Amino acid sequence: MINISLIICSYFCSINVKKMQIEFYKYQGTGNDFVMIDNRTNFFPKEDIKLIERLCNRRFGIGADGLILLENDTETDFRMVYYNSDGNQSSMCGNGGRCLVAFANQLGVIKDEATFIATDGLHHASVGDDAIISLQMIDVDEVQKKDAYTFLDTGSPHHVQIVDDLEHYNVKENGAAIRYGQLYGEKGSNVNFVKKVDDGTFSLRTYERGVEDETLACGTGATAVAIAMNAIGETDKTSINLNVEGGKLVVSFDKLGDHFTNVFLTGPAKFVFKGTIEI
Ligand SMILES: N[C@@H](CCC[C@H](N)C(=O)O)C(=O)O
Repeated sequence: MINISLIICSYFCSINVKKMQIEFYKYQGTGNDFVMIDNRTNFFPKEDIKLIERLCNRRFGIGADGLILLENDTETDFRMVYYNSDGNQSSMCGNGGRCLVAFANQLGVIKDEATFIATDGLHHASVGDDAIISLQMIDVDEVQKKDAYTFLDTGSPHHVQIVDDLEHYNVKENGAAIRYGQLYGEKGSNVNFVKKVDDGTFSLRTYERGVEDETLACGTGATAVAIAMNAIGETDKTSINLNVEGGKLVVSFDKLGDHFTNVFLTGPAKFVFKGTIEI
């Protein structure tokens, strides 16, 4: 009898031990939304893809396009570790980077200026008035110009294509066809559909790899569109306004031939709410 109660007790105790409270912060940058977790103590189970997917799930979890860990780094203010909402770690996220800078500012890790390391290298950023964050993106040294589209890597891979009737365009269906098509193989690409508004302004809608749907904004996508439009001669401006579904972004750069340096992505990054979730 004693043995049986011991077994039952240890069974339930072990279930209780597995439960864990995670404090999270929710941020959004032009509607591209992220779960932020302060992982400076390294407590987060990073290998648990299913957990990350569940935290990002809009019905069973907190809901977000991605999850970002803020971690310690020995040479910069912090390290950015980015996961898409499918739970997989991925390449650079521009809006996520801007939101992470706002999060670091809220935590007191930085004060209005930041240097941090991400998967694509070193980034500098500054916090302005009204939650506007300006983030330096990687230099772009190669722009593949094809008849129907442009491809470039702005920290993440981006297909950029001008389309008619962007407002009614089926981004999910056409984006998925390109993302999973022969062009980009298993790795895939994010896909941006673009409309020129005027010489200094473009509208875009993005299908995001790893979210596998249209998102309200994509920072590396907006950066790719601005550079691509300049590279193919749609504009000669080097500071370009981008209308995305969730708001407005500005991308500026210096240009030498097809080399783009001092690339900055600027726009709002806002705290939405914080909470605790039991996993
Ligand atoms: N939303 C991001 C892009 C995130 C990465 C992308 N989904 C990928 O896996 O390539 C952004 O703001 O740049």
